[in-house]
Amino acid sequence: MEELKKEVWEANMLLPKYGLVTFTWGNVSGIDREKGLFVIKPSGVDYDVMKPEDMVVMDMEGNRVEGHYKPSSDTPTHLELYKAFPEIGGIIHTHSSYATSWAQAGRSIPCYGTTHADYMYGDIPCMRCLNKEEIEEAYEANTGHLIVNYFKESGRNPMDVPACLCKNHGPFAWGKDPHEAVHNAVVLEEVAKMAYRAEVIEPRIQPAPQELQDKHYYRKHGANAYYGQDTK
Ligand SMILES: O=C(CO)[C@@H](O)[C@H](O)COP(=O)(O)O
Repeated sequence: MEELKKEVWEANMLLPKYGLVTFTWGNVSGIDREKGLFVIKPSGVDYDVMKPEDMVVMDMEGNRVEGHYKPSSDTPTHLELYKAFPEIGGIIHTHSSYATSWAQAGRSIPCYGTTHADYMYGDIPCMRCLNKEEIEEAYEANTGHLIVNYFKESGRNPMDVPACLCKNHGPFAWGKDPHEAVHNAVVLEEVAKMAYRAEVIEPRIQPAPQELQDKHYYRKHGANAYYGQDTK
């Protein structure tokens, strides 16, 4: 697990490097599916002093099996996504300002151009805010359930749109490994910024033509992309 701890630590170090977080916000994890264990950032530890050996090792029941710090507060959300989607190898949560602004507004990010289409097929969905019971019962786990249920009910492939927004909270992104998850979080923030500015420039803006979205996504990802019925 030392190798995975180092990989997850390196991925977490990219959050401040790419300006995706301030202070101790956000977190990245990575999973070893053969061992049935995943590694996540420790809760509340400053990135400036964080070391690979500070990473926390968790099992698939949510128990800490190794580590001298508490695991990230968002660990239950990561766990639900790992359990539901076996193709996911790394997950990131940030408070990057443009994506978080769309999340706070409760809006999905439409695909307005090829930069978006190259990475995310269709709109980047925003999950509803959890209700009082869900918040009080288990906010982070229920956030994970909400994301999982969205993809299962919509039929959208989470690897075709490897990110989502959680209303009144912020973005989650994922990938085949922790570094790809970080890459997708950086793309998400850039796409969120471009989309906001495009709407300011032209409030009547419409999503990019479907054939342009298809061309760009298929060119990059092949024909496994599925475009769910829920997207306009
Ligand atoms: O979303 C939140 C808090 O709103 C968390 O992601 C914090 O931003 C980071 O918490 P830890 O990973 O340090 O527990």
